[in-house]
Amino acid sequence: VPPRDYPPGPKPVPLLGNVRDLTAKELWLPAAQWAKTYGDVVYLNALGIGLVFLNSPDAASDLLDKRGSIYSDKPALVMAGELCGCKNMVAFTGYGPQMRQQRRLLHKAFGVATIPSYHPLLLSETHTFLRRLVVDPVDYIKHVRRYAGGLTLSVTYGYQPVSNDDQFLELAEECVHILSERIASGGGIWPVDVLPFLQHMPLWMPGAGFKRNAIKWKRKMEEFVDRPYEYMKSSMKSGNYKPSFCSNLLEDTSMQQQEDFEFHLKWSANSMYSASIDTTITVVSHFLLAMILYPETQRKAQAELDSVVGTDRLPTFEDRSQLPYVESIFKEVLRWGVPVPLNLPHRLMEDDIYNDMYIPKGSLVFGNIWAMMRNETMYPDPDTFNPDRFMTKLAPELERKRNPKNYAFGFGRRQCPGMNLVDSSVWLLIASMLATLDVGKAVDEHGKVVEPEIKFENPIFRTPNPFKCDLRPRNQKALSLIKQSEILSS
Ligand code: HEM
Repeated sequence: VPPRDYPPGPKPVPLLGNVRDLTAKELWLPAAQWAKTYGDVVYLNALGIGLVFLNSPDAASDLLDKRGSIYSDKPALVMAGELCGCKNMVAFTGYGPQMRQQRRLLHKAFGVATIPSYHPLLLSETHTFLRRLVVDPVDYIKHVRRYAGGLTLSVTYGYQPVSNDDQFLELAEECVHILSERIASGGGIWPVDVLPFLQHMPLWMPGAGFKRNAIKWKRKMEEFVDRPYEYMKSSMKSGNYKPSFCSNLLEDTSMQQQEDFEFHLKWSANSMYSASIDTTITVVSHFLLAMILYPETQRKAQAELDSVVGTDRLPTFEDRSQLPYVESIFKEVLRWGVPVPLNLPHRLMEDDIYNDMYIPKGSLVFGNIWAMMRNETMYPDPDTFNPDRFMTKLAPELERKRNPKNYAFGFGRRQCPGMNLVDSSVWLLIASMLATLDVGKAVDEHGKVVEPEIKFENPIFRTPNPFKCDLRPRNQKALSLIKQSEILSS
């Protein structure tokens, strides 16, 4: 076999490789530039670890989908996985029986067929969210967080938070923060991941701060896994409980036979929580931003809702098929916002050859969703938020290829197990907000319009920092619909 070259990419320097190329806060921006310069597959290395960026839907599908049996592993991270105890969370588990069992449980809960059973809950959580929002619209992120957290606690454990400072919401909040801002900051790679012997440093040694932190964080993570689960079990014992992901599976006797069933159940349940908060906040923030910056799309969607749903009731799932413009807004929010721009890395388990290029075993492979969603041929004028781009009917194959929902949730055997739920929950949230609220730029105390300040600081999610906006009921009638929804959902 003739020797193959690595895929092209920016020139590395000795020893460090491309470490300096990888320090950008919004790494997807330089990664999109590399895609333009070097093509569909780009290769870099950081301290000897290969990093592969797949920049087109075809490359991502050829490798992450079609060769899923070798492209679905996760890096074994010493810090996040071992020391902080996250190795049993679904997003961190290596490719093997544990991952398959946990994903099977998640699929049972969130497969397409089960989603309608969540519709009543989605309606009542969405209406509750609207009621909180109209009372206190300034701190809207707080309400989105409470909505996403409350929905997940409800679906997973049958637990209904009692207030914004609810014990489980607060615990979850703290843990999600530790996970995304501390443990996974910098891509989740710590010196101890590159030099594993560091884990044997004694705790008292200078430089062992990471170990002392890890002990603290691990304790919190375990509390986060155990406490809501114990709550759910004791309420099942008392007979007074709401059916949930956990209770349904615990009552399913065929499940009990599986090895370590409760262990996997507990960790899969927890994985949903960590995975749903930042992502939901990101998507809703991009929706609000788009509505502020493109008011004409908002008016157009409101006109569609008024003519299909009318103004005497709130939208429901039965209306969905008749609301193509709202649907296009949802797609465009996922495309324009790109909530997880570089996907989560998959680890390649064997040496591989693709289009005559050599990709070494152990490489971390990134689906470059950002580059795909900003592709000028597929989406002309890609930086502009333009739902109309999805309004023309295309042949089914092209339709599927252009649909951002097929990319925003990742690829292959690791694709987001929550995507069917999100497809319903976020759609309803968007439709309900459009039907009842006007979203606009904030106005300061001198009557001056405040332009939203848009900054991205999270290395994994493209979450805009909270920006000011003006959220208010469209009119008196919309306000009374929101208020009356309490009676309907109770
Ligand atoms: C709100 C929008 C959401 C977006 C945009 C999103 C996106 C993603 C992406 C891009 C991945 C990585 C897929 C890959 O590695 O190829 C992922 C993984 C995951 N998501 Fe989501 N997600 C969302 C919400 C949710 C929700 C609500 C849940 C749970 C109910 C969830 C559960 C998970 C889990 C458990 C994983 C890890 C899967 C694995 O590694 O096998 N996500 N998500």
